[in-house]
Amino acid sequence: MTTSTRQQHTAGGPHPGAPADHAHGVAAARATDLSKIYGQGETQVVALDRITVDFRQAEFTAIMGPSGSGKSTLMHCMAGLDSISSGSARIGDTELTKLKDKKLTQLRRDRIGFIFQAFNLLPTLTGLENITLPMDIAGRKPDKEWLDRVIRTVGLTDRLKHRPNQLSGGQQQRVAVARALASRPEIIFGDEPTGNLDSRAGAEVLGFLRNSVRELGQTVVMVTHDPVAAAYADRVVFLADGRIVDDMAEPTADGVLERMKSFDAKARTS
Ligand SMILES: Nc1ncnc2c1ncn2[C@@H]1O[C@H](COP(=O)(O)OP(=O)(O)OP(=O)(O)O)[C@@H](O)[C@H]1O
Repeated sequence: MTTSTRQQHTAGGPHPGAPADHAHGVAAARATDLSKIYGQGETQVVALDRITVDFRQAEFTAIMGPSGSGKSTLMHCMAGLDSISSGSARIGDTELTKLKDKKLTQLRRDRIGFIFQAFNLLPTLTGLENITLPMDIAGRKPDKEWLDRVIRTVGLTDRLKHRPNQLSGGQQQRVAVARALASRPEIIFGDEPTGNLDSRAGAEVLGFLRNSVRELGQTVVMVTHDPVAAAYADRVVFLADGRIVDDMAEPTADGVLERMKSFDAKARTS
C-alpha cells in the first residue's frame, strides 16, 4: 500500500494513531500490562493477567490458546468492546481507557473492522448494500476505487446484487470480510471468522483475509481454535491462563498443532 492510498481513505486526514507512511513493525494496536478481572470475591476470574503485546501494521496475527485462556476477552478489550481492569489498550496512539462511551463508539465505527463467526448480514439488503452499510450509517462516502478493489480481492464482483440467502456460507462471510475492509479500518478483529464454514469455504475466506494483508496492507487480528486457520497468519500469539506464553512467526499448521499439544500436556500435569 502506498502513502497516498492510506491517506485517501480517511476523510479528515490520517488517523491520529496511523502514521501516513505505513511500515511493517509499527503497532496498529498495543496492550501494555493489560488485566481484565471479571466478578468479585470468590467468583472472581482473572481473564487477562498483565498482557503486553503489539499487533503490527500490515500483519496478520492469530490468537490461539485453550478454551478459557482469554482469547475473546483480549480481542474484545483491544477492540473497545469491553472495559479493562488495569493497564493500557491502544489503537494507534489512542488510549481506549481514556475514551468516554460516545468516543469509543466512534472509534469502533471509524477505525476498527469486525468479522464475527455469525456473518451478521442484513437479509433484506444486497451484498453490495451490506458491504457499504456501516459507511452509509456513518455518513461516509465509499472510495469507489478502493471498494472495487476490495470486491475484486474477495471475489464478489458477480454476486453484488444477491441477497444473503442467495449466497453460500463462504460467500456470505466474504461479504462480511468486504464490509470490514470497505472503510479501510486501521485494524480488523475477527472472532473465529471461519468457525461456521466448511474447510473449503474457510480456506477461501482465510485466503482473502491474507490477501487483504499482503495486497491491501490491512492489519488483521483473528482469534481461532484451528491450527490450519492460524497457519494463514504471519504470526501466532499463544495465550494460556490469561497470559501470553508464546509467539510464533511464520507458523505452519503442524508447528501450531505441536505447540497446542504441549500446552494441553502441561495443563494435564499441572
Ligand atoms: N462476562 C464474563 N463474566 C465472567 N467471566 C467471564 C466473562 N467472560 C469471560 N469470562 C471468563 O474469562 C475467562 C476467559 O474467557 P474467554 O472467553 O476470553 O476465553 P477464550 O480463550 O476466548 O475461550 P473459548 O476458546 O472457549 O472461546 C474464562 O475463564 C471465562 O469463563
